[in-house]
Amino acid sequence: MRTIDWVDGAVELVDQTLLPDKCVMLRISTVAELVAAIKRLAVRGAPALGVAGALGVVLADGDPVLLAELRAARPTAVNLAWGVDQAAAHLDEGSEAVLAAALRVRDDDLAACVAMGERGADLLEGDRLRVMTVCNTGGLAAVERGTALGVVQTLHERGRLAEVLALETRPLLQGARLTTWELARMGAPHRLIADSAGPYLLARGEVDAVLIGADRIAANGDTANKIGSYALALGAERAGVPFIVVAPESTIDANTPTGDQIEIEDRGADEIVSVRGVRVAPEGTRALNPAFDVTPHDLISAIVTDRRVIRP
Ligand SMILES: CSC[C@@H](O)[C@@H](O)C(=O)COP(=O)(O)O
Repeated sequence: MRTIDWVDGAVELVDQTLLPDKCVMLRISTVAELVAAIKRLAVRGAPALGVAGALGVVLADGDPVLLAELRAARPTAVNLAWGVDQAAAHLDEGSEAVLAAALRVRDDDLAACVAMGERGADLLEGDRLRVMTVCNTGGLAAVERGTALGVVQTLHERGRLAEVLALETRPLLQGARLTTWELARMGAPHRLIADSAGPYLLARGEVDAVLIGADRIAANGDTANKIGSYALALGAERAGVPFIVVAPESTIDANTPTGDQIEIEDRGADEIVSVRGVRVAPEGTRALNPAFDVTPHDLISAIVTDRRVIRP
């Protein structure tokens, strides 16, 4: 199954807000619908956002206002703006060339995820690996196969995966809802943990490697990823466990010198005071909701891309 694709003149994507209860495909034929889907996280994850951005240019039909709205739909994952730019660079050549460029972004993601999976699995030592991960970095965050979870999938296919400990990933529960769903479909052993249990389980010696994705990697290696990644990096450093970022080259942003310049999306109070639409805090409670954090490069053991291994 492809998470996002171009089918008969429109964008088709899995509505991830409905998983794991229902797997529903959305058919999207306007930029306004696509921007709304991106903002409510029906489509999410940096590589999938890159493909959404590129395919959205086909829907925008050269309208600069629509292109700007699409580019800015979410600020942290550089892949969204990158994907828009990849397709928009061909606007002068006509709609066929724009579509071809957008489909190349999709196809490159398919190949990049296979390459990252193999490179990441080759890098890790050990036969029965216990891996910790946060958010969802699987096929749902890309086109077909994921980044950090793509490495997990390759390890599993090679018979080298003992277990995945998946953080539930409040507030929107991408780990609890999406990563568990994908691991179950893979037949990979896994247990779900509360976000706050991550650093303690690292300290208790229950993890051989932390594998995470990235939304933007600054030129110096500082990495923005789902909120909670930094706590895992600190815990991994203290426990002497490798902390590995897995992301395509398109997530590296040479125009952002360090993590300090990465814009971190704040998604507002509602997602914190409620869980899946049920209020859990007293009415009127104020909240703070940074969707991502930045892990400084010196806490990162390696960055695995589709082309290389970087040791920041
Ligand atoms: C391969 S996905 C890499 C990142 O995009 C992922 O770890 C993440 O933080 C996704 O956040 P989300 O808010 O669900 O889009």
